[in-house]
Amino acid sequence: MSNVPHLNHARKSGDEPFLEAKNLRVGYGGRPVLNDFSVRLEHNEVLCLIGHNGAGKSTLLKALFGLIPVEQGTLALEGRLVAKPTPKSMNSAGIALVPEGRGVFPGLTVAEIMRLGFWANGTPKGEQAARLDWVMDVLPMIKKFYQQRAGTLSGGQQQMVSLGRALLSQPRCLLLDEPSIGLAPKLFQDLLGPIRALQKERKMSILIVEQNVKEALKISDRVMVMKSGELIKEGTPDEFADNTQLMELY
Ligand SMILES: Nc1ncnc2c1ncn2[C@@H]1O[C@H](COP(=O)(O)OP(=O)(O)OP(=O)(O)O)[C@@H](O)[C@H]1O
Repeated sequence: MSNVPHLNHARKSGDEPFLEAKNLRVGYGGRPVLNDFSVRLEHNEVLCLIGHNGAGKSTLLKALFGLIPVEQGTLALEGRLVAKPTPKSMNSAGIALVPEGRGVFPGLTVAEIMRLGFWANGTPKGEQAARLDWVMDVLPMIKKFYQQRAGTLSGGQQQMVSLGRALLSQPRCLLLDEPSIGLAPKLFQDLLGPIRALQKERKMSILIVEQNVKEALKISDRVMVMKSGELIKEGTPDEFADNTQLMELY
């Protein structure tokens, strides 16, 4: 396991990562949460980010998706610099964020939430039916409660809807913020299964922030640990399988 922030993967030269952030400075009201923070997400990789509450994990995901401004540093997608990331530009580039807390509107039916999703990501009308069919193939359980209001659904069902909405843009990269929150362990496993299957099939890149480390590690290729805005450890899931190792970090 490495204590330094960069794990040097054996990569072919010219083989750019899907996403690379270098020396990021990001914060709120002039106070940095991340300072000189660098991270790389490879093609066809699930990277799990763990760490204490308040370590800056959600802040990182939001910055990578353009929801909060990057004050310093660079962000590149497949080797190309992104001058000013915005949610719209990042979504067009193939990235989707599934925020913490699901973010579904309780008064809307699942069908309405999906229509809103199409509107938000600008999917042409002619493509919408095929995309919806595809999402239903990936997450078939959604069909069962498609006409129900989101507020009447269980936590796990709402999480499915949130993921389904993110998939409407057929992203190449998912940023998942604590998908296990409020879910029983079995429901979380039910959610992770389709995510990993989809990732493998489409060779997607996934950055998952998760407190349920045990389950998240099962679907991860690489693990990073954050503390107070800094990367303190990096390794493979096997290297973190030992619980005592994790306890030392927390
Ligand atoms: N909108 C905001 N305005 C001001 N400060 C914020 C805001 N959002 C987060 N912070 C602060 O930034 C720091 C990092 O928060 P962040 O949510 O990124 O941590 P986290 O690692 O995702 O934690 P958790 O596991 O609790 O979600 C915390 O000190 C938090 O209080």
